[in-house]
This record gives sequence, C-alpha cells and structure tokens, in this order.
Amino acid sequence: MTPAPLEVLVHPDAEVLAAATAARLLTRLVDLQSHRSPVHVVLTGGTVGIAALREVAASPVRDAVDWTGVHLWWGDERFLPDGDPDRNETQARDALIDALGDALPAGNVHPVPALSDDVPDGETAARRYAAELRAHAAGSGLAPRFDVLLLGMGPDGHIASLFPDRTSLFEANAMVVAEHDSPKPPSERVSLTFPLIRSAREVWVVAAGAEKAPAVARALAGVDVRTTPAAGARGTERTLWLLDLAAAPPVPAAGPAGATTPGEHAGDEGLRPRSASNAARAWAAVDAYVAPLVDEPDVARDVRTSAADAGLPDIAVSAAQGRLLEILARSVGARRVLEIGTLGGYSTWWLAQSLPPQGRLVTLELSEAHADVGRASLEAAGLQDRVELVVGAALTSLDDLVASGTEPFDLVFVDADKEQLAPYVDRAIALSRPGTLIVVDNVVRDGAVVDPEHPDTRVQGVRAFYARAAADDRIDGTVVQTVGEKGYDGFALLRVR
Ligand SMILES: O=C1O[C@H](COP(=O)(O)O)[C@@H](O)[C@H](O)[C@H]1O
Repeated sequence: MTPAPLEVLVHPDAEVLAAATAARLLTRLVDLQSHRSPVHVVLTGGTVGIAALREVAASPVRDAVDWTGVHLWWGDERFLPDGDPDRNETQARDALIDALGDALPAGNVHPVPALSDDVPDGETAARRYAAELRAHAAGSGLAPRFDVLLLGMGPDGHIASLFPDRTSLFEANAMVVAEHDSPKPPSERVSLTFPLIRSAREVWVVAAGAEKAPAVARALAGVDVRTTPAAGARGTERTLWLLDLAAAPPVPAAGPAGATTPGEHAGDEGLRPRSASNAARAWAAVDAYVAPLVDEPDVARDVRTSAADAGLPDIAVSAAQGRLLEILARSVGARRVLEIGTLGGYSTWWLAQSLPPQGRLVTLELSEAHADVGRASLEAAGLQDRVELVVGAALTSLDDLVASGTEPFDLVFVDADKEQLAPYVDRAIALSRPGTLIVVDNVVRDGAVVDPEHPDTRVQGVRAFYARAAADDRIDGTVVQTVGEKGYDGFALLRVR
C-alpha cells in the first residue's frame, strides 16, 4: 500500500491557522456528507485544536453540516474527573459542542470515560473506549473508519498521548492504551494507538509556534517515531500538516519517504530513509507530481486501500511502480505471469489487468490472512477468473509448479521474503522460456546491499541473490535503482537466455 504523501500547508500565524483548520474541516464535512453518512471525526486537545473548534462554532458554515450524521471521538484524553477543565472533552464542549446544542445528538459524542468510582484507572477507561469504538465499527472492522483525525503536537513531538520513548508507541494490538507518568501534565492519560490512528482516512496534524519547529522538521523528515512520535502520523488517503509560519520548517516540505513505527510489521518498512533528507522529500514530491501521468485507476486505489484497511504492511509497490509493471508486461506481450508474493494483491492487480482475456496469472502467498484480502480485492476488481492464488510456502509452491511441468511463464515478478530470493529466482528461471522477463523488487535497500557485514538478513538475502545471479549463465541482468515515495531501492531485471 502506498501511504498518501505528506502535504504541508503553512498559514501566517496561529490565529489564521485555527480559522483555516476550522474552514477546512467544515468544508470536508459538507463534502463528505454529499456521499457518506455517518462521518467520523476525531478531535484533539491542545491549543490550536481547541481554537479551531471555537472557530467552527463561530462559523456560519456550521449550519451547512448535518450534525446528526457526524460522530465525534477523541484521539486522547487527560484522565481526570468529568467536567475537569483540563479534560480535552470539557474544552471541546466549551469550544463547540455546547454551542451546537440539539443539532448534535448526545449519542454522537464519544468522550473517553472520565475518572470515577466506576472507572478508577486509565486501563478501565481504555477498555471501555475500545468497546465503544467496536460498537460503532462498520462491517467486520474493530472501530469506525475515521474520516478526519485531528492531532495536535507537543514541542517534544508527541501526538495524542503518545510520547517519545514510551512503550505505548510499540502497541500493535490494542486500539486504546492508558499512559501513566506522562511527561506533560496531567500524568494519567488515555490515548488511541498508532494502528488505529494510521487507519484513519485523513490525518491532520496541527501545530503552531516556534517551540514546535524542531519537532515538525524531524517529523517531516521521517525520523524514528521513538524520538518524534508525530513522524508516524499518517492517514491512508491523506496526511495533512497544518502549520503556522513559526512552526514551519525552512524548506518547503512535500513529504518524506516514510516514517517507521516501532512494533509495526518487520517487513520492508525498515528500509526507508529515517534521517532528515530533502532528497527524500523531493522524491515523494515528484511521485505526487507525476501522479496524473501514472493515473492510478479507482479500482487499483480500492485494492490499495482495502489492504490498508485490513492492516496489511505498507510494503507493496507504489502506483508509479505498478504502472511500470503493467508497461513491462504489455511490452513483452505477457500472457502468463507468475508472481511470488501477493500481499494484498496490489501489484497482482496491475499485472493481471494488463493480460489479454485468455491470460493467466499465478500468484503465491504465504499468509492466509493476506491471501484473503488479496482474493477479495481481485474478486471485487473482476479479475478472479484470470488469477490463481496459491497459499503456502513459495518455495514449495514453486517446486510443485516445476514438477507439474506447467507451461512456461512470460513474466515473473518476485516480491517476497528476501532471505530466500536466490532460490526463488532459481525456480523462476526453471519456470521460464528464452525471453522471459524476471523482475525482482527491493534489491537496493537504501544502498545497504553494498555492505558485506550488514546485520539485516534481508540485505544478506539480496546479496546472496546477486552472487548467484552474476554467475548464472541462463540470464542477462541489470539493476535499475529507483527513488520515490517508497524511498531509495531498485528492481533487478533479468532476461532468460
Ligand atoms: O496534552 C496534549 O497536548 C497536545 C498538544 O497540545 P498543544 O497545547 O501543545 O498544542 C495535544 O495534541 C493533546 O491532545 C493533548 O492531550
């Protein structure tokens, strides 16, 4: 899945920022309500977040919103008794909710439970909030799909109540956690976790003031979230940074190649640049700029977002790379394609739809859960008849294919665990004919492949592949180094002799 590139909008000062955020939110709500109901919005505490709610209350446009179709949630809460002035809920009620009166049904407001005899600790509040989220989940989901999730950011880079160097940053399962001994008072807090935050369609981070500028710069550069949690704030469709001039970084930022979340999948995410890099921003900006040329079809976008919705790791090819696969398949006149590594079916879609009507694509996937997502997406795209999805260890499936004497493939795309890359490519050659094109993804790995001592087993897997491929007289090969929203990596292109 391709995360939406970061968009950064800078307003002259905090006051204009709050007013612009409110205007943007109202416009988004009105737009969304033309085709979706209910709409779920996650509110933030903090200076600009609350000021923006005051601006919403003051705007005549608020009456253009059908508030009966809007549900309000909170990204975090200071765990204090009901009505405490420091609660984010209390401040949001004062700023907006009370002003909306009967227009917003009470049942649409979902505050984090307050400290009480019945809710004596943050853990209980977190459990109850998770239950409330589940009660409003759509379909088989665990929580509502948030349309807009607002986040403030502290000078230390915290978002919601996810603070630097805390174990809550690593939470991979729970949607809501309790935070104790918070570095910012009050000490007891409750927060949404990264998996839930990152499942939102749109994430908007609002920040004002020079004291936030260093953290903004770090977050936009995609540093590790352990030092700057805001670096992990991403929406599946849009990530918007709304800043005032004082908080804005010195260079126009278009988005980093990607931030990493500790506890996130141990897949290819780790190969993206973690250090501040204007180059990485430029690569992502260019991918965004060429998007109209790439012209990712809606159906491809659906496959991508379904994978994200299902929580699959964000390691599929980008839209631009998907289009490249299609162009390669069409250029070699591929009728039969083999793919090693289905994931959520995004590259599968690009390849399968490029085939002629009688074409066939066999795709191999280890994980049953990933295969389920891919299968559903390919079915929804109407490609189920030309795609055979084989679940199991790829090496076994490949050996079965070789043993079956199946017709050779015209194109093979290898995008699976790198540790076994050499045997995968060996089997791919065995399943080829003279002229077959084999495309191997992620063979540069941010340049790490040149390091013979690199501790990452994936890097060593790619190096083993190079060693074997260079000595293999069945193929001619080259490597195309690539940059873009997926960072710095590359494809190996092998033509079978
Ligand atoms: O305590 C909190 O702080 C952050 C940021 O607040 P700010 O006043 O520095 O803008 C906020 O996002 C969070 O919701 C809140 O609980």
